[in-house]
Amino acid sequence: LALAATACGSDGESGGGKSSGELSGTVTWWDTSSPGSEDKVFKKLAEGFEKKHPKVDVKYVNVPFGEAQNNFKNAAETGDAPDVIRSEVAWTPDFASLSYLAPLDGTPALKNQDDFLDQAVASTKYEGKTYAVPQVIDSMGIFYNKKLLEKAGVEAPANLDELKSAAKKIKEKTGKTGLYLRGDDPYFFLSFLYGEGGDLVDAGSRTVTVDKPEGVKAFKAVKELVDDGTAKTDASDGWENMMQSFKNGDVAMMINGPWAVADTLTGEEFTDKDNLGIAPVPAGSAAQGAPQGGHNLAVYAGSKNLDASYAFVEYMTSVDAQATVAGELNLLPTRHSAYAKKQAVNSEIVGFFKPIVETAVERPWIPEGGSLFEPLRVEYTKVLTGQTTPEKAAKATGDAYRKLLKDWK
Ligand SMILES: C[C@H]1O[C@H](O[C@H]2[C@H](O)[C@@H](O)[C@@H](O[C@H]3[C@H](O)[C@@H](O)[C@@H](O[C@H]4[C@H](O)[C@@H](O)[C@@H](O)O[C@@H]4CO)O[C@@H]3CO)O[C@@H]2CO)[C@H](O)[C@H](O)[C@@H]1N[C@H]1C[C@@H](CO)[C@H](O)[C@@H](O)[C@@H]1O
Repeated sequence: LALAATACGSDGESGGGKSSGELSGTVTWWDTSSPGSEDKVFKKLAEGFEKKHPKVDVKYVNVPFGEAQNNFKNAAETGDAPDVIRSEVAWTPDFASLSYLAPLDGTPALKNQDDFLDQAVASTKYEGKTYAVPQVIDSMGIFYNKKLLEKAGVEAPANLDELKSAAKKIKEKTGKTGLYLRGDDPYFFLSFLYGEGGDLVDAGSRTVTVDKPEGVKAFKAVKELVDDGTAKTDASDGWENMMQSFKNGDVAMMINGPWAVADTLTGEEFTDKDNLGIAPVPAGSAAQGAPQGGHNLAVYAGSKNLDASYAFVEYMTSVDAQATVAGELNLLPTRHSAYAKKQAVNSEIVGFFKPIVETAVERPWIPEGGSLFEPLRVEYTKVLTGQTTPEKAAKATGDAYRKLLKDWK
């Protein structure tokens, strides 16, 4: 151990050193998990890493999801980005294309690569190299308040017609609104777009597809849900309003993902957690499908403590870490082996979302992938608040995409 200690180099800052000696120094980690519900579990996991490597100090920083992408880019520009970042699936190709991430192939960060789900690995690859390690994968389902649906004598809706008729009965029998449809985040529009047989783009043929007839039909479908009273929505503060309305029983259903479960179960309607039901998102007129989301852990290319950062990423994405996160937060593992662990097996939510994730609609993991959401958000919100027509919204979004994606059709 003495030998290892000297081999670590004098300044603790640089940490690890090149030898196989004990890891040391600081690893700064920007975590974007939800404060007050998810962050506690991830922070505790990071403390477990410090116990295993007493000479490493993990500086845990919780960064709001909406700010982390730009904050990381700005910090990487000035050379003081965190050693490790929780990189959302669409941010990863973006950061990699800017050379902000350390390639991980052949490093200790990547253990048993073939244990990861193919869909989860897809967003970590860029130009043939691996730039992150999958931490959680997710998709969306329809959350429902069993008591309210029972009172109205309806089942979870399998398609938009059933959604509308269920909402009508719920309104008649309970006075509550059927669905909360988040209007300030277009990710919550995607399952309706897929339901009409549409998509934002087709990366294979480098074609913008959001302004094809299927896209117009999808904008019409969501507009109708709001206009006929099936759904309520807001142009801003959508997350808070959706979660509050569902947690206190003002709405009977919401479309959401596993990351919302921990917070949902703190709601007065779900003190008995069996009152929460989850079903596949309703089908549209042509298809049924939900988007793939999730988060990876990536190492900053300019990190001064690569060895400890690699080891930290490996630890935080290990089968045991993923089993803990599945058990405590009902989040979906990205390792096949984690689904066999008892914490995952005992999570009803994980069991429910697993087939949904396996059939989730793949997204294009291109650097511009994340940038498709801002122009879509502007038009989607305007459709839901009656400020534009479905036809105009589809066209405006398509035009914005063709400016963003040079020489795409
Ligand atoms: C607009 C944004 O569009 C896209 O984001 C998509 C995203 O790609 C989709 O996958 C989807 O993400 C799922 C997610 O997969 C799902 O897991 C969950 O995440 C949970 C966590 O689970 C939970 O732990 C906690 O963290 O909380 C998370 C959030 O709840 O839910 C997410 C959906 O919310 O939807 C995102 C869109 O929301 C871009 O990527 C940018 O983010 C962009 N924002 C930038 C825009 C810049 C200016 O243009 C501005 O200057 C910049 O500062 C802004 O950053």
